[in-house]
Amino acid sequence: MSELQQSVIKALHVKPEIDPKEEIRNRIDFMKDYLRKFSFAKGFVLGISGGQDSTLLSKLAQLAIDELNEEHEEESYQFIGVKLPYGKQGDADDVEDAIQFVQPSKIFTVNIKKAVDASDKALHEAGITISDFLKGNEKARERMKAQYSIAGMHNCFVLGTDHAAEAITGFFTKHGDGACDLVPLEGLNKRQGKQLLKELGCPEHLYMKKPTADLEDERPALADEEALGVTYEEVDDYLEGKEVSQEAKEVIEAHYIKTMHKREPIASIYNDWWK
Ligand SMILES: Nc1ncnc2c1ncn2[C@@H]1O[C@H](COP(=O)(O)OP(=O)(O)OC[C@H]2O[C@@H]([n+]3cccc(C(=O)O)c3)[C@H](O)[C@@H]2O)[C@@H](O)[C@H]1O
Ligand SMILES: Nc1ncnc2c1ncn2[C@@H]1O[C@H](COP(=O)(O)OP(=O)(O)OP(=O)(O)O)[C@@H](O)[C@H]1O
Ligand SMILES: [Mg+2]
Repeated sequence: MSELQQSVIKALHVKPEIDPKEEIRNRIDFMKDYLRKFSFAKGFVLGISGGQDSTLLSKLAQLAIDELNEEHEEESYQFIGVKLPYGKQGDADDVEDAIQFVQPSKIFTVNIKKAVDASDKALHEAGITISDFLKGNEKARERMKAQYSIAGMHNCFVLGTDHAAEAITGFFTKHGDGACDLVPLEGLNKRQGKQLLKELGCPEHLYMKKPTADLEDERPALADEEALGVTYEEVDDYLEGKEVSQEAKEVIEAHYIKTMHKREPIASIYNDWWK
C-alpha cells in the first residue's frame, strides 16, 4: 500500500472490516450523547432523498430519539425527516419507502423549485447565467437552508450524511449537503453502510439502488459512479487498504487532492494544509 493510501485511510478513519451491530450502537450512542450534552437541543433534522445514505442516517437518528424518549419517559425529543424535492422527484416512491422504514417523529415537505429558480433568475438579471451543473449546487445549498430553518425553529441539529466514500472524493457541495452539525456516518464506506442497513432490516431496494446526487436538470439521476469516473467498489477497496487498478487509484487520488479544501479548515494565515 502506498504512503498516500495509508494516510487517506487514517485521515478518514476507515476500518478494513466492521461489526455492523457495534457500528450501529456506537453511532446511535454518539447522537444520544451529543443531545444530552446540550440541554436546549431537542433532536435532529435530515433530508430524506430515497437514497442509501439518508435512509441509513434517518433510521439511526430515529432509533437514537426513540431510546432517549424511552429513557426520559416522555416524548420530548424528535427526529424530523424532510422531503426536499426540486419539482417532482423521479424516485419519490423510494422516499415514501424510506419514510415507512424509518417512521420519523415528524415530516415536512419543502419543494425547493421556486427558491432555486428565483435565485437562478436573480443571477441572470445581474448578468450571470449559471450552468446546469452550478444550478445543481444551488439545489444542494437550498436544501441546506431549509434544513437549518427547520432545525432553528425546533431546537434541533442538522445531520450530515458524509461518510468516507464521499469524503475521499469530496463528492458533496461545499456549504450545501456538506454543511451540517454532526456527521454520524464518518468512517464508513459505501458497502459498510449497506451492511448496517441490512442489519437494520431495511428493504433491499433502498440500498441496492445506484447512488445519485440527482442535481442536474439535463442529466437526471446521473449515477455518482459515472460522474466520478470510478466505481464505489473500487473506492471502497481503496479505503479498506486493498489493491485497486492503477487507473482507479489515479482517479481516486486526483479527486482526493483536488478536494482537500472541503475537508480541511477554511484557509487562513493560521493554517498551512494548502501550502
Ligand atoms: N483549492 C481551493 N481552496 C479553497 N476553495 C476552493 C478550492 N477549489 C475550489 N474551491 C471553492 O469550492 C467551490 C467548488 O466546490 P463546490 O461548490 O462544492 O462544487 P464542486 O465540487 O465543483 O461540485 C460539487 C460536486 O459534488 C457533487 N455532489 C453535490 C451534492 C451532493 C452530492 C451527492 O452525492 O448527493 C454530490 C456534485 O454532483 C458535483 O460533482 C469553488 O467554486 C470554490 O469556491
Ligand atoms: N431530494 C432530496 N430530498 C431530501 N433530501 C435530499 C434530496 N437530495 C439530497 N438530499 C440530502 O442530501 C444528502 C446527500 O445526498 P446523497 O445523494 O449523497 O445521499 P443519499 O441520496 O441519501 O444516498 P445515495 O448516495 O445512495 O444517493 C442526502 O443524504 C439528503 O439528506
Ligand atoms: Mg442521492
